[in-house]
Amino acid sequence: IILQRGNLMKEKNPWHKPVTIIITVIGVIAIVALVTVAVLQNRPLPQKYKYGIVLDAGSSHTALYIYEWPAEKDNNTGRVEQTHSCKVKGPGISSYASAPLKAGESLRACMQEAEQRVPGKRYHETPLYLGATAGMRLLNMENSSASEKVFQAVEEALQKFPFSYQGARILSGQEEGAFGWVTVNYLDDRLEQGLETTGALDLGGASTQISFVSDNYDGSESPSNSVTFRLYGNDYNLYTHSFLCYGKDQVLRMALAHQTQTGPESILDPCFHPGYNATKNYSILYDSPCVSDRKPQRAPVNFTHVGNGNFKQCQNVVKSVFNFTHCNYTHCSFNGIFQPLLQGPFGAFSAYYFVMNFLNLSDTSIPLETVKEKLARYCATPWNQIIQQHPDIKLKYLAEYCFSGTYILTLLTEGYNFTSDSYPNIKFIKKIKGSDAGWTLGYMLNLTNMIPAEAPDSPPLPHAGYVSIVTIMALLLLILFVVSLRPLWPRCSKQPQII
Ligand SMILES: Nc1ccn([C@@H]2O[C@H](COP(=O)(O)OP(=O)(O)O)[C@@H](O)[C@H]2O)c(=O)n1
Ligand SMILES: [Ca+2]
Repeated sequence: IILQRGNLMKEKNPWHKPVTIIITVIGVIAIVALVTVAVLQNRPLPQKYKYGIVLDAGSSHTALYIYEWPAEKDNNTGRVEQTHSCKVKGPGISSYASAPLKAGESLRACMQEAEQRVPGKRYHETPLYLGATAGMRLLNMENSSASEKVFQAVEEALQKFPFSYQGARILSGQEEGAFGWVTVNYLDDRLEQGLETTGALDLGGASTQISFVSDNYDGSESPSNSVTFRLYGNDYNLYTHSFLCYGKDQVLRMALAHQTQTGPESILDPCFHPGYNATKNYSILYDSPCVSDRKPQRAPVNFTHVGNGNFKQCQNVVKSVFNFTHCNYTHCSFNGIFQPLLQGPFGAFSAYYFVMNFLNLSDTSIPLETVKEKLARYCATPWNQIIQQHPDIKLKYLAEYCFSGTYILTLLTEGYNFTSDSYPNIKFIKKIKGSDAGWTLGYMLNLTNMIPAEAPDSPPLPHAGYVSIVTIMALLLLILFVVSLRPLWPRCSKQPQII
């Protein structure tokens, strides 16, 4: 017998009922609309940027940095990034003491570059700062009216540009050290996340800075070395010290002065390569407050500077510029300056990086003893061979790397007390995530109040999380909706059954 269920097959399909169709269409539209709104509403708007400009007037040269950050986040955690840098041609502004107007003129080319890099409609709200460091500190000590004239000339030149000029001033050594530390830790995202911080080692031409947080330093011992910050809801008690005259160019003068103290017309210098031979002027050598008191009584006009390339002897010469005889604190670095026990990782930038990178010694996983051996071999290399190997480097700079490398290792180990064990904690760095390590970014962040003292309130979910959850919920609703219409589903039509 063949039974047919033709009557059922002929029943009208409930999905074709107008009400069901309308409900389904509305449901689908509602869900699509929900997801679209969630995605669009929370999508970051097309970025508008704000800008800030900082001029770093160092002892050896001036550099201009342009920073950029999303406009709607300037008092928040939005990343501030360096978008451009420009190296001013010529020496540092302190070298223009006898022709101050030229100090202003020298900045023009980089300022014109800045005009091209910053969109015109942002000019008037773009702060422009100039900070001078140890070169101007020394000039100010030596001849304060000359330093004022240099600042006047620089101000006049900068005010001619359409930016929002915020002033030119000399940073204190403490500020220079502390802002370098802020820069390094800001760029590493350590402040916002409250992570262990990185110490900062900055080596300039005329001063050097060391800044770090140490558990056994609360600022009570030697309060002048203490800087406290409250950043993103965390308190930091920073140890910082700036050694004026201990930048590599001034130490070279001090080392030469030490060797020429008895006034010989020729000195044999272990920090210069064998075969190096140059005639230098005594008065230029002593033309700095770092060495002026050491000038020999009856110095000849010139002296002959001859190299013999001996690392061990060079270390002894360099050590002679440090004073280790007195310490009125629990621990000292040198010259009777307090320093708590070293702690944590360190980033070493500016001349630390330039010198160690040139010498191929910036990898601190190489044991300290090996680094010293390599440097000793480099120092002992004859001068003419060095020149041949580096035909494109100015001789003045090329001649000084043996000295500078020796100074860096001596400063780190004898001066700051890094050991073979703690040496690998140092990283020689130039940039972090595209921004130069140095005091300028920290200085601008501070002056524009861009690092909040308290952690900002943030939505409980990040954007991606929010969109995902809304999408998943919408899909679940869709499934629920379809399942809820189950009674209306067409029943499966079956093949005729044979009984
Ligand atoms: N490419 C470069 C740039 C700078 N430097 C050195 O880095 C140091 C920068 O010092 P600076 O001009 O910032 O001086 P300070 O005012 O910080 O003491 C100078 O000794 C320069 O000669 C270098 O060795 N290689
Ligand atoms: Ca510097």
